[in-house]
This record gives sequence, C-alpha cells and structure tokens, in this order.
Amino acid sequence: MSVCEVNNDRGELRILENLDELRTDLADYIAELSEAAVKERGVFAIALSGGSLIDLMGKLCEAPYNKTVDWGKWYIFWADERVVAKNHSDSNYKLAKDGLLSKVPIVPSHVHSINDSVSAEEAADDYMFVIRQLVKTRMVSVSDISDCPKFDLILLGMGPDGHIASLFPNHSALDEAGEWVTFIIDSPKPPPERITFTLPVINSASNVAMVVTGESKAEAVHLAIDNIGPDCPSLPARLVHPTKGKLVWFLDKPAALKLDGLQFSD
Ligand SMILES: O=C1O[C@H](COP(=O)(O)O)[C@@H](O)[C@H](O)[C@H]1O
Repeated sequence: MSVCEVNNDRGELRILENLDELRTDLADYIAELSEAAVKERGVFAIALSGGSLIDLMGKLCEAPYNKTVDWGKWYIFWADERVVAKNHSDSNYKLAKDGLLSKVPIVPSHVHSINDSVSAEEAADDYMFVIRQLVKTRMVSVSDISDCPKFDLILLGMGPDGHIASLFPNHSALDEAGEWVTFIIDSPKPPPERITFTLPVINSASNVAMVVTGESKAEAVHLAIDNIGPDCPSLPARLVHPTKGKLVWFLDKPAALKLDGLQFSD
C-alpha cells in the first residue's frame, strides 16, 4: 500500500500514495497498538495533537474500526492544548470531540482534557497532577529510565516551521527537562497561550507517530529526517527520539518530496 517504507535512525518512514491510503494505514496502526496495549495492560493511553491530525484519523470512526476497537479501554490525553474555552474553535479538545470522540463509544471519564478556567501556568500544573494520579494507578505506565509517564502512543503533527505539539523552534520550552507539562504565552502561531508535553515525556512514550502531509511541510520533513550534517538546525521535530520506544512517520508524497534519495514515479 505504501509507496515506500524505510527504516533508519530517524525511525520508520511510511510514505503513502495519497491521503486516503494514509488514513487507512494510520487507522490500522492505531487499532493494532490499541489491541496490543489492551492485551498487555488492559488499557490504552493515547495522547492526541490538534491540527490536521484529527481529520487524518477519521477512518477510525468508520467500519470496521468503530466496531472492532476496544474504545472502552481508551484513556485520552492531549500532547498540547491551546488555553481557550473547550467550546472555542481553537480548542484541540473541541476538534477531537467533534471529529472523533463524539463518534465512537469512548467513556467520558477517560477523556482527560485541560482545565480551561485557569491560567496557562495553572493549567499545565493541573494537567501534570491529573497525569500523576493516572500514573499512580498505572492507567498510564511509567518509564523505567526516568520518572516520566510512558504513554502507549503519542500522535504528533508538525508545522511547516518544524514545531511539534506546542514546542516551537528556538523556544525555551524545548529545554524544559524537569516538568512533564509546560506552558507558553508567546506562541508564534496563534493562539499565544498553550500548554504542551515536554520533550522528556514525548521521548518516554512506547510509540510516537509523526503524521505530516502536504508540500508546505516538505522542507521541514527533510530537515527533521535527513542526515544534513553538523549545521543541522535544532528543529523541534528532529528532537523526537523515543529512548526505548518506536518512532513512525506517516507522510504523503508531497510531504516526502524533498527527502534525500527518494524518487517517485507519477
Ligand atoms: O498548533 C498546532 O499545530 C500543530 C501542527 O498542526 P497542522 O495543522 O499543521 O497539522 C499541531 O500538531 C498541534 O497540536 C497544534 O496545537
């Protein structure tokens, strides 16, 4: 199905012929990880992002996935969230609720969205507290090499500037190593106030999927994946490197256009 599958030190690259094939491959991948986690741990702890990702996950609401996935075992989190009301059009929670969560039988108490009635700083602290409680009860695993939560799957998009979650190029939040969740009030992409998982949490996950489509992201994909030597800019996406987990890139052909050594026939 994929045009090309490559394994290198930047993870597994799956380059799909078109968006329809990417949606199917992504749904299969998530359904398989859900089944494996439920078999092993009894639950599936998954962190979503916002942006184009939710639409690309859309096949999960259709047959066979809507019937075969064990939705009751899912615990849902957000790798990043904008500090706006939950019913605001900028809310990553609203995007996921409208596009996915309201269409499948998720248990409402398993949906862990941020507190939208406090400041960005308080929302980050509050979210970390919520995750800490779920780590204590092992609904979320814990990394054996750090005290970080170990999500079964973290799904990330990437902006044309190489940002992931709400970790932007050259932002001090990239250096946050002591907290699981941090906040920013100066996002270069609106809205300005956001909370985000930190790199140690992202890199502690069992599985991280980078889901990136469209030609506007081709240059950032090249910079994030190819071996471009010592002057390589510190692109946030390049810093995703699960320590003991598995990284998979889902790309369509336009996003993969500038990758070294790949040639597609029409
Ligand atoms: O602002 C954000 O942008 C990124 C990328 O979004 P995309 O629409 O270019 O896929 C997204 O992953 C993140 O969750 C969101 O807050």
